[in-house]
Amino acid sequence: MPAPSKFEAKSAPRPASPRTAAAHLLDQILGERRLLSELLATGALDRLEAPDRARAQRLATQTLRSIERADKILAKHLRKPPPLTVQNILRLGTVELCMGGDAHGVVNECVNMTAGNKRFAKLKGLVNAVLRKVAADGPAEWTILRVPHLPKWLRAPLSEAYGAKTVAGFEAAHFAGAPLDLTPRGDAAALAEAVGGTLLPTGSVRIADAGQVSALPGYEAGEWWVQDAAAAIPARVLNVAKGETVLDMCAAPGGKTLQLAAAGGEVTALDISDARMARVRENLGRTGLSAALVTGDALTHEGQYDAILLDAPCSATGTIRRHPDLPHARDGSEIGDLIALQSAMLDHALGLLKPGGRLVYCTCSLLPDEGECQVEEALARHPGLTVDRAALNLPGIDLGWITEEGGLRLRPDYWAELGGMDGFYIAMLRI
Ligand SMILES: C[S@@+](CC[C@H](N)C(=O)[O-])C[C@H]1O[C@@H](n2cnc3c(N)ncnc32)[C@H](O)[C@@H]1O
Repeated sequence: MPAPSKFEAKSAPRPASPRTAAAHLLDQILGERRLLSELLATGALDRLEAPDRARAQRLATQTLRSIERADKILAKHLRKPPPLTVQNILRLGTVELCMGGDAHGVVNECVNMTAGNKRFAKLKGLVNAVLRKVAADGPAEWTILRVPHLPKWLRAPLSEAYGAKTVAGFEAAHFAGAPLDLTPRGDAAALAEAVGGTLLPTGSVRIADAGQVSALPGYEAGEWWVQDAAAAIPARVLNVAKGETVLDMCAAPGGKTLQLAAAGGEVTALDISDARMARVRENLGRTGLSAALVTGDALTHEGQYDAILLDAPCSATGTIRRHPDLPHARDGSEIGDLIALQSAMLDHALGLLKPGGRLVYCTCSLLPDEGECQVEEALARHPGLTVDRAALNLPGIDLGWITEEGGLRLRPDYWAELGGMDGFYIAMLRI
């Protein structure tokens, strides 16, 4: 047998089941503050078959959305919190039991998972006793518990910006999770019919219960790509004409690059991450669209463009419906640096526009510091810079969503009856 490469990851024990894998994900997210997307990108579930991978991910995300409820129910049956690994097995079991899981199967496997862990095997009796009690009275209690709150680091600034009632609406949207949205390459109504989805007012197609994405019609042919309806709006606002030179300044994984290329732009897609740029390449390959790919730093990139899309790195607090790990894996300490990076990128990007050029600045953040305030401050720093409100006058855009300085504030509680949307901030700037 060849010697293992020194670059291979330390061999992780093969997860025996989706539940074991889900519990392991929870340990890393809650114990090591890792993001689920990072764990998946580094192969955390690669040892499972596709349906088991999907199940493990679903179990972990549903537990993350409901930790507050699970802990409340568990607290009644525990004198003190057990070690994190055992606590996560209990949380996973509690959420499954309270959401209609088969009591016998769930309790048995959680007990076996504990027994199989050398350090904590002695706690298998506790897990058995606690989960049996949860199976008996948890489901009734579950339904009367409040919608889980965001952690303080995020709840406090959001409440200050939007008020407590609106933040409760965000939390309800986060708890409900997100459907799958597709951006069509061609005719949106035809795509909605082909995939059995709903055509949204802004032109995206929504599927309530999608199953395996790559099995949907038109995937192989690249007739659509997965992109939240809110995330599809910035490129529509930029409204690129055929042949215009466009810089997609923070491009990976490339949803907006595909839109700009599909509109006929001469697109340069720039991103600092080689690994993430590989995703842009894959997406272009599947859809047969083209863009020049540049791996590099937006702050030192040179060139002159008719139009720029700056989808700046941010707290991603608008995407919690789809990434319920984020509030648990982050604590807000990185936001100051992100704000400084966003304004430096915006200043540099404005210098790359041809005279009369236009730039869309956007972030998938709910924090005004990463949206409205960035534009207000850019206007103060750059005499002659203007905000183009008329660019926001697009199908499906409610004019009530336009902010004082002329940007568009999208929120997870909007379109509640349709299944919500990601939080985003979008503004079109002209020099
Ligand atoms: C919000 S994501 C972009 C999402 C992308 N526009 C899309 O629609 O798929 C931000 C991206 O900025 C990239 N990034 C971070 N710092 C950068 C820098 N200094 N220069 C260029 N890209 C950077 C990250 O690698 C990340 O891919």
